[in-house]
Amino acid sequence: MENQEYRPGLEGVIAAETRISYLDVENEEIVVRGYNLLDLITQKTYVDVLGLLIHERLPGDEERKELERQLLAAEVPQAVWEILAKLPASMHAMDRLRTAVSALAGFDPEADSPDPEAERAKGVRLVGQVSTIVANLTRIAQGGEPVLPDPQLGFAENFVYMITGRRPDPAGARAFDQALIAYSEHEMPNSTFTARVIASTLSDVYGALTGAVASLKGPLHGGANEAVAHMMLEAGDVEGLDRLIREKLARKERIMGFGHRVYMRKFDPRAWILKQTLARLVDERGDEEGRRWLAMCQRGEDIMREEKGLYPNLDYYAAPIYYVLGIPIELYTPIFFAARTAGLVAHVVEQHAQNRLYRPRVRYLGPRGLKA
Ligand SMILES: CC(=O)SCCNC(=O)CCNC(=O)[C@H](O)C(C)(C)COP(=O)(O)OP(=O)(O)OC[C@H]1O[C@@H](n2cnc3c(N)ncnc32)[C@H](O)[C@@H]1OP(=O)(O)O
Ligand SMILES: O=C([O-])CC(=O)C(=O)O
Repeated sequence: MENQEYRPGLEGVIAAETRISYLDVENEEIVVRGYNLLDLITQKTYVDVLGLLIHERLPGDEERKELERQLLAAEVPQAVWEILAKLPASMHAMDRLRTAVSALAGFDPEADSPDPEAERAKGVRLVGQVSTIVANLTRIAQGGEPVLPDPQLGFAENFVYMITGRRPDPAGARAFDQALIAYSEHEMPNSTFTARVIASTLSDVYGALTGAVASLKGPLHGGANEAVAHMMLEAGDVEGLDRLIREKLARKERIMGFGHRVYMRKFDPRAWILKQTLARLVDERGDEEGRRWLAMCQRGEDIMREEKGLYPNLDYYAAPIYYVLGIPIELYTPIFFAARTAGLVAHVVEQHAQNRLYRPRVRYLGPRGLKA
């Protein structure tokens, strides 16, 4: 054991064999079940990608309609709304979401079924339920009644409708859909690793996902998208952001939305594509506030490249899209989780199908031989 190499943060360590996704950094490709994620973002819908992740192939037209029907029909039990309504409004939105995901298990008679088909069905249902819960988190905390999906609308359109109470324009719905796809799956981030570690004890999908919510809340992971929005609001304009970032760097603080364990000194391809989505959205809408945010993002990007050699990650360009769509900032990270639910379920199913318990070892640095 003593001679084995220890890699802090398990950097570069291969922790699983998978057929779900792979970051091919050299060729700037995010492979998802054989497809390039960027092609899926530009050419497919989130519902297609959900089918690809959970059922392992892109759905045909009828299959896509059926999947969308299942998503919109996935009801959130009344008791879960009541639990959410009783939680303190001061509780972080991701903590409220974590409680709701955990509670959902109690209303699923098949929660513990290890059958892969039952797990896939649970997965689709969970994406529908989690989206409806996420969209209503702020409303419920403010004492309101949930807005439920409208069967006349598509999945992404519905998600924005449930959040804002208004049907989005086609450009807004498409931008939101693209961000959902961008967030849907990303190989072995901390949250996916967490879910697989939990699943490897043959624990259930709800438990694995509850752990993943907790992981994703952290500002070094999913929590960065809301931190980006707060930084932009604090800065106010391009000059303000310039000052703020330079001050933060002088204090050796991290700038949220930059850097990545795997891409580190390269542009996250998803950020690059969402930057274009944002620019198109702002142009199509003639949105002046959006244009100001885009200009701030560009200045931040330039400073970070010049001063630190660091590039934006997905969270940096998802945040301004959500802001332009009028989404409350506390929902940015929960939306990340809703989108990632599809990828997480795929990983839990795969882990259960080829399971070996995760149980690594340590390099012990403490004392020995003390007398009790
Ligand atoms: C969708 C996602 O979840 S993507 C990740 C979202 N998270 C963020 O945006 C948070 C900000 N980014 C970070 O904190 C980091 O880049 C992480 C956590 C994502 C990756 O970190 P690690 O792989 O552990 O890299 P590590 O923390 O060792 O950083 C390497 C160097 O880059 C610097 N660095 C990395 N990211 C940043 C940043 N955002 N701002 C300033 N400096 C940074 C570190 O200070 C360190 O510098 P040093 O070598 O001079 O000490
Ligand atoms: O891959 C990571 O470490 C984090 C990330 O970008 C994601 O989960 O989308």
